[in-house]
Amino acid sequence: MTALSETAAREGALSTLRRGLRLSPEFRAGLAGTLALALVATAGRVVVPVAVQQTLDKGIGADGRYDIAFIRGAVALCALAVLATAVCAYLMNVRLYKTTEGGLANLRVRAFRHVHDLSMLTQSGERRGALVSRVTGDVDQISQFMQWGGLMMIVSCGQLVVASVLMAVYSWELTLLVWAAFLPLAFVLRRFQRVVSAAYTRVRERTGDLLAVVSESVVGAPVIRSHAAEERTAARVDRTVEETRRAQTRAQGLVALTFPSSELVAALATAAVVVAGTLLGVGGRLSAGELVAFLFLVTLFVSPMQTATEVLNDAQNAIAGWRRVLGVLDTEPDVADPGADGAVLPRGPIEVEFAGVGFAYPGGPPVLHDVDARIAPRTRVAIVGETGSGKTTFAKLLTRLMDPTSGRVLVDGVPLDRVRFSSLRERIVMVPQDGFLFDASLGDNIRYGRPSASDADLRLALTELGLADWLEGLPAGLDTPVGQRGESLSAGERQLVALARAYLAAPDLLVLDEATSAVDPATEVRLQRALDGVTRGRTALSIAHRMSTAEAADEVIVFDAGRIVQRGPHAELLRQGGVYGDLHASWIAQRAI
Ligand SMILES: Nc1ncnc2c1ncn2[C@@H]1O[C@H](COP(=O)(O)OP(=O)(O)OP(=O)(O)O)[C@@H](O)[C@H]1O
Repeated sequence: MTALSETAAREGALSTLRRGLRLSPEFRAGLAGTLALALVATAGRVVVPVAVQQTLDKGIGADGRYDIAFIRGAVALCALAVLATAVCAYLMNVRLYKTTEGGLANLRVRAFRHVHDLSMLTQSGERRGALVSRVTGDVDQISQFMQWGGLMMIVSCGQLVVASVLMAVYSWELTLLVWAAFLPLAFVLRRFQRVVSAAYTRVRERTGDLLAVVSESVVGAPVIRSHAAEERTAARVDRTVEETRRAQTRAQGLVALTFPSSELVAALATAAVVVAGTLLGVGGRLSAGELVAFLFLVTLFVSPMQTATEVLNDAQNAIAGWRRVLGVLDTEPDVADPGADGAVLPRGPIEVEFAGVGFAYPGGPPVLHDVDARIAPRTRVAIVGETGSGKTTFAKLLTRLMDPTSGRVLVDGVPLDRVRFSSLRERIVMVPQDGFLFDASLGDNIRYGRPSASDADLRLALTELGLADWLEGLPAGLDTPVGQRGESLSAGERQLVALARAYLAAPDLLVLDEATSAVDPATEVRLQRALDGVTRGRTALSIAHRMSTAEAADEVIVFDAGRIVQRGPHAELLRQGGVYGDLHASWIAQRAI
C-alpha cells in the first residue's frame, strides 16, 4: 500500500468518534470524577426553579400573607446552589482541560511518529503541507471539541435528563407536550448531521490543500521569482484560499440553519406549555408555582437543544479532523521494521547482493528489471548510467527506503527486510544529492550523524577528511550558522558537511548520490579528498556524475534502461566501449566546454 488509508474516510461519524476516543485513553482518565462534578453542576441549576415554586406555593399564602423565614431559607438555598454550581463547573473545566491537553499532545506525537514510519513512497503520495496539517490543524479541531463541545455535551445531556425528570414530577402531560415538540427536531438534526459531516470533511481537506500550496510556494520562492511566476503562484494560492472559504461558508451555512429551527420549536413549546398549563391550572391540577417552575425548567430543557447546534458544528469539525488523523494512523508502514525479531548485522565491511531484483513505482512501469549483482566487502563501486536509467532507485532499494517488487536484496547474506531498522540505519548510511542541513550550527549539523560526538571529535574528523583548512576559513568555525536548509553555505560546502556527517556516523556501507551541481576548483579538490577519506576501508557505492569518481572506483557498474549492461574497472570498460564508452565521451566533451 502506498497511499494513506481511506478506511477512516468511509467510516460513519459515530464509529470515527468512538475509535478516535479509544485512541487517546488519557481522555478517560478521571472521567468518573468529571462526570460527578458535571452532575452536581447540573443538579444545582434545578434548585432555583424548585425554590421559586416552593416560595410561590408555600411561602406566599393565597391571602397575601408571607412566611419571611421560609422565603429567606429558599433564597439562601438558591445562593448556595448557584455558588456550588459555579465551583463545580470551574473544577470540571480544569479537569477536562488537563486530560484533553495530555491526550491531544500524545495523539500529535503518535501521528507525527507514524508519518515518519511511513515509507517514502507513501509520504510522497500526500503533499507535505497536507501531512503537516494532519498533525497540527486537524488535531486542533479535535482539541476545540474536546475542550468545549465535549464539555457542553456532558453538561447538556445531564441538564436534559434532570430537567425532564423534574418536569415529569410537576406534570407528565406538559412534559409529553415538550418532548412531542422537540422529538421531530432531534430526528431532523440527526439526518442533517450526515450532510454537515460531509461538508466539514471537505473543509478539513481544503485546509490541508491550502497548507500544502502555501508551504510549497514559500519553500519554492527562489524558483518562483527566477521564473517570474509570482502572479501564477499567487493566483493558485488565491484559488485554494477561495475554495477553503467556500467550503467553510457552506458548512457554517448548514449549521446556521439548525439554530433558528430550534429557536422556533422552543418558542412553540413554551407557548403550548403556557396554554396547556393554564388549562390544567384552571382544572386545579397545577398550582401557579408549579407552572412557573415548569416554565423555568422548559428554559433549562431548551438551552441544551440550542447549544446542540454549536456542539454539532464542533463535533463535525472534530470528526473530520479525527478521520484525517486516523487516515495516517491506519496506514500500515509498507517498509516495516522487523523490530526485536529482526537480525542485527555484525560490525565490519558489508557484502551486498541483489538477486533478481525488479522494481516498479506504484502505478508506473517497471524501472528495474531482474538486477543481479554481488559487491564484495571494502569495494568502492561507481554506479553510472544515463539519466532515468535506475541508479537512484537501485540506491534506495539498497538503503531500504523502499522494498523491491520482485527479487531480494541481501546484506552479509541477510535479506534486508529481516534486518532491524536500528542496525540497518547504524550500518548503512545514504548521503543524498542535496544532504538536508538543519537551521543550526555547522557543528550540530555534522554531529547529526553521531549526537554524542564532542567538538574535538568533529575537528579530528574534519582533519582526517582534509577539511581542517576549510574549517579554519569559516567565520565562527564549528559555531558557524548554516541558515535554513544550509542556505548560508555554498552547494559544494553543503556537500562537504553531508560527507563529514556520514564519516562521523562511521557506517560499514556507504551509499552516495553524488551531487551534480558545479563547484569551484578548490572545493572540487576538497570534495574529492573528503570522498576518498569517507569511502576508504568501507563498502561504498557512489552514483557517479563525475568522471573522476568512476576513474577512482575499484569497479564501475553501468545501468541502461533499468538493467546492468556493463561491469568492471574503468580502464576495461573504456576498452569495451558500449554504453560506458558513450558516457565517457560525453563527460570528455562536457569538460572541454
Ligand atoms: N517517485 C517516483 N515515482 C514514479 N516514478 C519514478 C519515481 N522516481 C523515479 N521514477 C522513475 O523511475 C525511473 C528511474 O529513475 P531513477 O531516479 O532511478 O533514475 P536515475 O538513473 O537515478 O536518474 P538521474 O541520474 O537523473 O538521477 C525514471 O524513469 C523515473 O521517471
